[in-house]
Amino acid sequence: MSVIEISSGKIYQRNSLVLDNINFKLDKNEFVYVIGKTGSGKSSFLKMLYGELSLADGAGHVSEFDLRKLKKKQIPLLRRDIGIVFQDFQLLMDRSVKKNLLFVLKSTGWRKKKEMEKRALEVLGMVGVENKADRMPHELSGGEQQRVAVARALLNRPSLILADEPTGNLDPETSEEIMKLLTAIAQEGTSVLMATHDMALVDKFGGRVLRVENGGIKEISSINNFNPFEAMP
Ligand SMILES: Nc1ncnc2c1ncn2[C@@H]1O[C@H](COP(=O)(O)OP(=O)(O)OP(=O)(O)O)[C@@H](O)[C@H]1O
Repeated sequence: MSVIEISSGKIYQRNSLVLDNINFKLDKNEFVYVIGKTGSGKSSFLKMLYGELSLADGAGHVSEFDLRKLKKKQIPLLRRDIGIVFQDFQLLMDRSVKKNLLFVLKSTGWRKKKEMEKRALEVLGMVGVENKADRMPHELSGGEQQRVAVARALLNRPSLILADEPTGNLDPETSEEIMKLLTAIAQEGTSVLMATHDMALVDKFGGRVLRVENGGIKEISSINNFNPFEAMP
């Protein structure tokens, strides 16, 4: 089964139609960019996929969740199966990196201290910042904070990562590091959908590209000139 499949979907913001006739499919291991001008509806598309906006027509699923039948009480379960990464990292600044991760584990139902600790260090290791576990977020660079945010997204072994402008606050070199990390994650089985303004990154890394414009979503290319095995952190 595909990780995401939407057919003839519509998305509204309040009463206005933002996106119409959405048809999109994402399989395991795929990495897809969502590009488009400011206000075109990229964030609205991602929000629909994590249950913040409804899929107003047609049919669609994310993982095993039917987006047309999604009940409020299922949203936390859907979000456990999706890792979300934002432009501004959104770490809790009043506690250490490890405590940020333990907080998420606790609020998603983990109870055993030793297992929580082990998983927190494991995901930090996956993104190459295990040595920062006891630091406060403000002691980390932007790139390191975004790595922690990616680690947080990976905690519950999601089938999908939704990244909304994850490199928007990073310099070009650090942006590339985060891209390599996300591409490697996709290669290991977690699909990635990434909204971005940064066409230089899209050109450099290649892959499927969806363009949001004129109230619709169109697939514009499928390039693959990037070897993720050279990109492991
Ligand atoms: N909470 C809201 N209430 C009403 N309209 C909204 C709301 N959020 C966004 N919109 C409108 O929906 C449309 C799509 O916005 P969206 O944030 O999805 O665009 P975007 O492509 O992600 O833009 P950006 O690149 O600036 O983040 C815009 O016309 C916007 O004004």
